[in-house]
Amino acid sequence: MSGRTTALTPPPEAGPPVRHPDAPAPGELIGAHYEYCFGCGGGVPHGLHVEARAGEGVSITAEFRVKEAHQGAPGLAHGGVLATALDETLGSLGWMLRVIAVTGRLETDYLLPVPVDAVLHLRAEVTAVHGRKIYCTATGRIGGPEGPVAVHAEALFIEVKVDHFIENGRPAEIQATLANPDQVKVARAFEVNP
Ligand SMILES: CCCCCCCCCC(=O)SCCNC(=O)CCNC(=O)[C@H](O)C(C)(C)COP(=O)(O)OP(=O)(O)OC[C@H]1O[C@@H](n2cnc3c(N)ncnc32)[C@H](O)[C@@H]1OP(=O)(O)O
Repeated sequence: MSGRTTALTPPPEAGPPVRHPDAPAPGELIGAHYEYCFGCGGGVPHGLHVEARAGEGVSITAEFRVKEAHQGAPGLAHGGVLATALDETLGSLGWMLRVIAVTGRLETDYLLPVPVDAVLHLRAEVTAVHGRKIYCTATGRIGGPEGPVAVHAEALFIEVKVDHFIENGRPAEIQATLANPDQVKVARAFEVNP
């Protein structure tokens, strides 16, 4: 790499990520954050159904099996679907910091084609935090957790409050979600990040 500076390069004053004391234990399965999330929700038949687990430090591991509905070229995963799998895994890092964050920027390198039926073994980690900005990377490997890297991403997530979703989401889905006290309780708890 050339050492070029982009929006994905943490500034010198950025700090190291700190695993929240209430983060899920390494290996613990992290359930879907929303049933109708295209990345992780069980209520989306053609969704990715990414299954994420807490990792060591401020990291996440996840698996995604490529299905027929995810093709771009014949028999191969669509690049946008692979970016979604990376994005979803990166989004789960909020559990380790106990903050809610959304993707601001996602830069993806495609290194190997990923066939239908392959399992993408994903790993994401936070590299630095600066204010609301969370710098992170993710890789997706095929053939096993130690297999060759097929996709790689550098990303910048931006911390937001629950109000981000309440103010911007479609009213029908927002009202249905707010009617679920468990969902609201979890989301609000993330806003307090001692
Ligand atoms: C309940 C849990 C939900 C979890 C969902 C996870 C799902 C998986 C992840 C996703 O797919 S999230 C969906 C895709 N992303 C979005 O829809 C985000 C759309 N963008 C926005 O809503 C706003 O642009 C955003 C909240 C990201 C930022 O707007 P703000 O007004 O809050 O922030 P602001 O513009 O003041 O920027 C704050 C800082 O971030 C920087 N920044 C913001 N957007 C950036 C960007 N795109 N690239 C680089 N830097 C960015 C900005 O320069 C600034 O840096 P400084 O503090 O140093 O000045």
